[in-house]
Amino acid sequence: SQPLPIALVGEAILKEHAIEVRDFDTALSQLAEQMALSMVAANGVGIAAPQVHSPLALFIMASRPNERYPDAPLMDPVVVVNPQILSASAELVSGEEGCLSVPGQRFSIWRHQTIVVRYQDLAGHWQQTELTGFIARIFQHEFDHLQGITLLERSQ
Ligand SMILES: O=C(CSC(=O)[C@H](Cc1ccccc1)CC(F)(F)F)c1ccccc1
Ligand SMILES: [Zn+2]
Repeated sequence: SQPLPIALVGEAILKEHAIEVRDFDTALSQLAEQMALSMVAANGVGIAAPQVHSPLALFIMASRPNERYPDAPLMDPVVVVNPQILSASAELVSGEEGCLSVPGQRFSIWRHQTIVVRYQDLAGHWQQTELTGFIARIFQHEFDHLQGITLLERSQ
């Protein structure tokens, strides 16, 4: 199957608040699969449903070592549904981010170093975990997308 077209900043879908997922059905799994394929095709480390024109509260994160974050962990893609950030460290850290919806640009963004998060997996089972460093950064970036926030509203 082909990668999905990626919404570019300025498209209305990227400004909307995502809708809570209620049906953990095969359509949801197929969307997640298509998102992962699109993320890999675009060489990204994350992607949120609104970026592929779906209004659902769903994203994928897939940290890997890269030139900006050489010590980032290599992890299998994680599908995150109906995410919540339960707590966030007072400590902030500035780092470089890109966005598939703002191609070719890099922004220096402040993020919480550590966050405690809760989300459902594709089976609807609740997960709760603490994230830190680059993975926490990706989670916060994708979580922003589900609130209709892009890097342009965050860059310092
Ligand atoms: O692969 C990218 C391209 S941008 C990217 O992967 C976004 C995710 C992201 C990159 C860097 C920090 C946080 C999130 C994907 C988006 F826009 F769909 F969310 C990359 C950029 C900077 C550092 C490491 C990797
Ligand atoms: Zn983005």
